[in-house]
Amino acid sequence: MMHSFAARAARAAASTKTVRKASNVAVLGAAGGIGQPLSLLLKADPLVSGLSLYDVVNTPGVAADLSHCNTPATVTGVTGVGNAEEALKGADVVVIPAGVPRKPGMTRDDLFNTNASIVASLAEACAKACPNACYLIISNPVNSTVPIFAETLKKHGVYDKNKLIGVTTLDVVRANTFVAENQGKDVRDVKVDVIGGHAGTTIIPLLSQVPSTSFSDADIEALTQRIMFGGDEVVKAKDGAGSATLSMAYAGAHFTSQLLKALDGQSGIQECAFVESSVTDAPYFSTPVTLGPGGVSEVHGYGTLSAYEQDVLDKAVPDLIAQAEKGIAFAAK
Ligand SMILES: NC(=O)C1=CN([C@@H]2O[C@H](COP(=O)(O)OP(=O)(O)OC[C@H]3O[C@@H](n4cnc5c(N)ncnc54)[C@H](O)[C@@H]3O)[C@@H](O)[C@H]2O)C=CC1
Ligand SMILES: O=C([O-])CC(=O)C(=O)O
Repeated sequence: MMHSFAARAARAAASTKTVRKASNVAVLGAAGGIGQPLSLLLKADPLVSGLSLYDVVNTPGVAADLSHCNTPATVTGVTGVGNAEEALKGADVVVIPAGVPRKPGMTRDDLFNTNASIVASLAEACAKACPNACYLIISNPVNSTVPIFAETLKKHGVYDKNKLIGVTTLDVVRANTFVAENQGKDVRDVKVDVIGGHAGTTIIPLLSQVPSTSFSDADIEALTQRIMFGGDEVVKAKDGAGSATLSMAYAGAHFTSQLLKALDGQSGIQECAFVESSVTDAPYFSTPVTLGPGGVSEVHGYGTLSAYEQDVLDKAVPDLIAQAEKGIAFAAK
């Protein structure tokens, strides 16, 4: 039996003790390695009233399974190639981990040929079914898939730069973890800003700005390299079985939850995110952004950099420009 997002949301809102703005979240790629644990975490989020799952395979089983969790969010599942629009109607936020992951020896850019068309087709469906939603892009290569998504929305006349976000939260999650280990701190007290993009040397942790820390030059070099190539560490350990899924689900659920709080009216919520930006010459760039009722409400700069960070940034910007241009050229075809 089909239920509209609105009817389900009203039921869920009525059944919660504190009435809040109903938020419908759709996950595209919901049956995948990231999609399943991400959907589980979203099912447990009190700000999610409707959870709509879409994948080209296996969605009914994931939806049935999750729907038994006794949390207020109602769950529906849609499966099959070309059926995304059905899952997207009424969505306020769409989280997108659809696409193939890396195997050892591959760069994220090696995923471009497969994932570019998946992302373009999903952007097309979003433009038609939920043109006012916020879109959170996880599919790699993020440095190119975000521009592809933007260009596709532009073709349909529904692009809003404040509502399209590349999720780089996993870089922050890793940076917090590795810095806490290095400094012998409680990880809950560590907050590292990571700017740039989401691929290798475009990932730039701002270690010089982390309060109450002291790093040797060797520490800075080693930590920066580990944060830049944290994804490769997981790809290698999984040995052909894919890339980070659980930590990405954790990071994606954290970012989605922060966005939902901002959409619900909470102020002062800031996260690093890969968005349209004029902070550097790159058209899309990750810096801290403030989230508000309309998505991104302010894109912040990156403050004062160390000479080391400035050097890394100077090298990353041309790569970010090229990777964005590659996405834009693909979408123009
Ligand atoms: N932004 C980030 O920090 C991170 C991004 N990723 C990326 O996330 C993506 C997904 O990774 P995994 O979940 O591990 O892969 P996976 O292969 O386990 O799952 C991907 C899912 O997408 C589905 N899918 C494929 N085409 C689709 C379409 N047209 N519509 C809807 N669903 C479709 C597949 O059926 C599959 O269930 C990869 O591109 C990976 O590189 C992974 C980790 C971190
Ligand atoms: O490394 C990969 O391919 C997946 C990813 O983006 C990450 O783990 O940061």
